[in-house]
Amino acid sequence: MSYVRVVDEFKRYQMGENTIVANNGITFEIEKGDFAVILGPSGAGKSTVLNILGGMDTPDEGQIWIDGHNIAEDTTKQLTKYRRDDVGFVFQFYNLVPNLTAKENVELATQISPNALDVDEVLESVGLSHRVDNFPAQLSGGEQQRVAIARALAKNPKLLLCDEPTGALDFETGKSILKLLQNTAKETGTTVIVITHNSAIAPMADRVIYINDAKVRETVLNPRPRSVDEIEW
Ligand SMILES: Nc1ncnc2c1ncn2[C@@H]1O[C@H](COP(=O)(O)OP(=O)(O)OP(=O)(O)O)[C@@H](O)[C@H]1O
Repeated sequence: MSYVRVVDEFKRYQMGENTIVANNGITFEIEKGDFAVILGPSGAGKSTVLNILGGMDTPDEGQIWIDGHNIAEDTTKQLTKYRRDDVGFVFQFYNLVPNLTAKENVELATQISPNALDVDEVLESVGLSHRVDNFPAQLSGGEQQRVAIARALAKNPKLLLCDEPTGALDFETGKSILKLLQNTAKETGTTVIVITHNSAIAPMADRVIYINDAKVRETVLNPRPRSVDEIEW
């Protein structure tokens, strides 16, 4: 069985008398260590999928298998543990704690995690050993995103979930962040899932899941993903 397997997942939101079907029978699989991209236009249902994969939301129907366990059947308490122990999140706007240094931001995550990695080593792996004592406001956008990635990775998560991680960055900085995410999957075997509307990112992924209008339209496997250096947008 694949490491991540979403089977016939539905999510509906009630807005007054209207029902919005955000995910309409979503099915896909992702292998361990994949750098996977979920691609689709605004409103397609990508964030809903990511929130469900991350245990921040629950599906109305369907199965969400992560490493052999169906989290759709988890209790609230089990989901809290899953979010804390097994999932690293990276957001578009970094979401760092402003009055903590880079290192302290990462330490904060490791304090709640039973599988935590060495904080200095993780900061070094994202290229930030020289900036550990700086506060977020003293760092560039790309550096702040590296801290956010280090914070997520320091938990040694099963899944690294990234919501438009380059959305607030310029082209070159965005590419360096994607390269870091691609290398992370390749070198550490962490399963990395990025959601984006930027189709230029597709060729660098092992697997691309195209979502439109609440459904998976296509899944494409890249036997030879392109290096981030070769990508232009
Ligand atoms: N909490 C909510 N309550 C009501 N409707 C919601 C909620 N969350 C999402 N939706 C609706 O579900 C649909 C899918 O939204 P979702 O955020 O998953 O799309 P998306 O592909 O991530 O879009 P974007 O790229 O703009 O973030 C949209 O029509 C959205 O308005």
